[in-house]
Amino acid sequence: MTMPTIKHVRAFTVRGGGADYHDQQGYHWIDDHIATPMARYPEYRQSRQSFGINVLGTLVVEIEASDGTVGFAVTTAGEIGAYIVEKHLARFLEGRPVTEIEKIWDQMYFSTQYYGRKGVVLNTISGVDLALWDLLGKIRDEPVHAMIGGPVRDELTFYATGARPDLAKGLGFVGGKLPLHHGPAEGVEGLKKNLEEIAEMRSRVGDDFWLMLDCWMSLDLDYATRLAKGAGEFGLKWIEEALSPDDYWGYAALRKAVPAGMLVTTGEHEATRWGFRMLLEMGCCDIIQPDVGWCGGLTELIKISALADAHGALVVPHGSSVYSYHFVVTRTNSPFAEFLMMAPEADKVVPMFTPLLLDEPVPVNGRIRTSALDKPGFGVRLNPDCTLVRPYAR
Ligand SMILES: C[C@H](O)[C@H](O)CC(=O)C(=O)O
Ligand SMILES: [Mg+2]
Repeated sequence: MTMPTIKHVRAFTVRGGGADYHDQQGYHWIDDHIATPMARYPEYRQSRQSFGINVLGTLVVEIEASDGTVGFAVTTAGEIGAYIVEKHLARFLEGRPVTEIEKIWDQMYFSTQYYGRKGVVLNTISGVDLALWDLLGKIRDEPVHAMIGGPVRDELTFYATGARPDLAKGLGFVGGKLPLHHGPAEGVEGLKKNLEEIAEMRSRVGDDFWLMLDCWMSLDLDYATRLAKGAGEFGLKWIEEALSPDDYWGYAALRKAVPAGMLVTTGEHEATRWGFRMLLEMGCCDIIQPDVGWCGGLTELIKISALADAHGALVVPHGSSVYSYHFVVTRTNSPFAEFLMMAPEADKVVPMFTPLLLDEPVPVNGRIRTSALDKPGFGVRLNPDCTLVRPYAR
């Protein structure tokens, strides 16, 4: 079979949910007084949108092959990402065989290294990489999971992230991850309120349901240690992203300080094999949580995951919807997956990247059958009702 070449790369932006799931309007639990590093400033404490958590918006990368097939992917990178794709990265794709995924990744990473390495540039590279995998899957008429080794299980099992683990239990999830609401600047009062919320949730969900806490980079080592020790009696399964992603030393110390049986997790704001090598070699955490749309894409996640496996660490990707599902189903060291509750009250299951994707599978009774992923590429379509803008059309 002669493989088509890449004819054209296009980058679009779109507002309102999608891959930038913090870009919500109206009341939403995800923007209701959640502890953040900016919560030290009272004026930015109540809403994350107030300090700009949703400024980027969603980037859609579309890649068209010479046979007319179109692959696409979405990530959080908005207009900056669109600029990088059209003005910089497209040159490494157009005219190349659609199979050159590894070489294209290498060229995207090293050509942007002087201004990239992490953050929005890696989100953007991830988006291009995922769009390439989607394109190749469509050309080969295979799901992405089949191209990276094939499934190791018949179904995916999910925990839910949201304000209502008690409702998530009723919906069939294996666990619930609460956002932390009060940061160190809210003092002992805030710490008490945090512990009361965990205690209350534990009493609602019973002893056996997994309960986790997401701290979204908001704490210092002292506060995180006191919180973890206080939460020990409520059987917290893990404490997530307690510290700044740059504080590898703090994470290593926290891991030694938490009560026996409590896991330390982090990595959703980390990128590339080199970033995760720091986390793994410094003994920062028990579970790494790369976001497939931010860590460098699927091509990089495969390397990160192999490294984690050799260190005896689990890989439970952050969010990332179908991009995570196609990966998790192929790896024994990714035994379960995250589902972010995007309903404003966290009371029902809606697709994670709603409203942008069509055919996005959702957990039913906390599970997705592997057979639901058996469609070419990542198996999703763009919703034509969402308005795409192409700011840097060539
Ligand atoms: C709930 C968290 O603050 C954040 O919005 C999502 C996240 O970190 C996670 O799903 O993990
Ligand atoms: Mg998190």
